[in-house]
This record gives sequence, structure tokens and C-alpha cells, in this order.
Amino acid sequence: MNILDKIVIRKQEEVALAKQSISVQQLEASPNFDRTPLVFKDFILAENRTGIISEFKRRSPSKGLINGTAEVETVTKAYNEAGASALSVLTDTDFFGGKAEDLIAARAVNQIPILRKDFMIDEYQILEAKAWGADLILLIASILTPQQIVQFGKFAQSLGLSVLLEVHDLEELERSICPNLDAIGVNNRNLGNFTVNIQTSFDLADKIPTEFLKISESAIDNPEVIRTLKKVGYNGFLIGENFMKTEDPGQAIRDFVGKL
Ligand SMILES: O=P(O)(O)OC[C@@H](O)[C@@H](O)c1c[nH]c2ccccc12
Repeated sequence: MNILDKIVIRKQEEVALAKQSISVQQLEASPNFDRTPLVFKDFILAENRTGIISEFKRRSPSKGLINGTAEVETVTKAYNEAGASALSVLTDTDFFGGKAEDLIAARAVNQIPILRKDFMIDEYQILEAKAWGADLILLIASILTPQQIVQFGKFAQSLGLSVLLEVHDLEELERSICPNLDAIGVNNRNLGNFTVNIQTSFDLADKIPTEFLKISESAIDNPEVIRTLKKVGYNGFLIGENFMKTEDPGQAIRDFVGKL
């Protein structure tokens, strides 16, 4: 069994438990549930922003501990002030060391879109995302059927949330693409075995229909890569480790953006 299978099995248990402790009615009564989500596309394409989706990630199954001291408010505010177009906040606890409270805390101090970074397998999690103050959800093609992608995409958009579909190869892209998506993210990391290759983004660039935003995800560690990805049509760049692995992720993004 690969790591992704393990994550999904654990996620199924986690969602079942969450449903027992917090009802849909309670989620709908959360203070953030009725806020109007920010529009991801507007911030990704904004002239005064960088297209960077900057991620708050404490640990990962591939790297173990990445940063054990960073504070979510401080780091996400620094990302925002440095010109990030959006924030990505891991809410998976067991494998990535995140939690709902991280997203809620980031929401309270930032006015740019926030992606709930998690493994979505149930509509209930989309309601949680909305209740916590997210603007955008991730759907990972390799763990969902095409029917689930349509269903979850529609449901998220009906709540005003934007939808980012993550793919890793052409087969996933072709079977998963549907109208209920806002952006397609090409993950340069294979979630099954953790190998990374930026070439994945270049290979798929012209296979993504023009009506979707194009996002390149993972293993982006220098500004030159962003320049070349822009040339082949990418609008957004999801960066985690490169900033989080430093003692001061805020300083790391400022230095990076200074060289863009
Ligand atoms: O830290 P990196 O290599 O810059 O990668 C960020 C992000 O793309 C990665 O965390 C990620 C991409 N897809 C995911 C799905 C689940 C969890 C995490 C991820």
C-alpha cells in the first residue's frame, strides 16, 4: 500500500468521527460560514500580486519535520505582505501536522484567498472548509472518481468556493476535467512515491484548456523556474517547503520575490 492509500483510509475514519462530533447544522452556524469567499482567479491574475500560492506546512510524509516553530499568523501575514496571491494552509493533522485552527487563524488576519489543503473525499469536508473561512478547495484527481470530481466541484461552487483540481499526468487530466473547476494544478511531486520533477508542469502545460487557470505545484525553489513556467502559460505557483524549511519563512519569500 502506498502512502496515498494510507492517507485516504485514515481520512475516511477521520471524517466519520468529525461527522459524529460536529453536525452540518453546527458547521452552517459557524461565524465564517456566511462570509462571501474571495475570488481566487482575481487574486491570481492581479497585477500587483505575484501568482505565488504560499503554503503553511509544518511537516510532510516525504520530508518529516519541516518547521516546528513557525507561527501561522506571523508567517501567513508575511506571505501576504510579500505579494502572495493566495495562501495554502494544510489542515491534515496526522501526516502534515496541520489543523482547522491554523486555517481559522490565517483567515482572521488575511484578506487574500485561502486554500484548504487537505485530502477531500466527502462533501462534509467542503462544508468544514467554508465554516473555517477558506475560499478555495483542492480536489486530488488520483483519489477521486470523475463523478466525485463533478459532484464536489459543483457543491463547492454552489457555496461560492473556488475549485483547484490537482493532476499529476495526462491520463488523470483527461479523465477528470469538467466544467465545475476554476483551476488545474499540476503537481510536480508524485504523491505515490514522492519523486519530484518540474518537467511534469512543462509536459502538461499545453494540455490544459485555456478556460482554466494553470497552476504549477511543488518543488519550486527558485525565481528562474517561475519565469520559465510563466512563458508556457502558468498563472500560479504553489510553494511550501522552499519557504517553510527556513527559520524565517517571511524573509525567505521576501528574498524570493525580490528576485522575480
Ligand atoms: O513544499 P513544496 O514542494 O513547495 O510543495 C507544496 C505543495 O505543492 C505540496 O505541499 C502539495 C501538493 N499537493 C498536495 C496535496 C496534499 C498535500 C500537500 C500537497
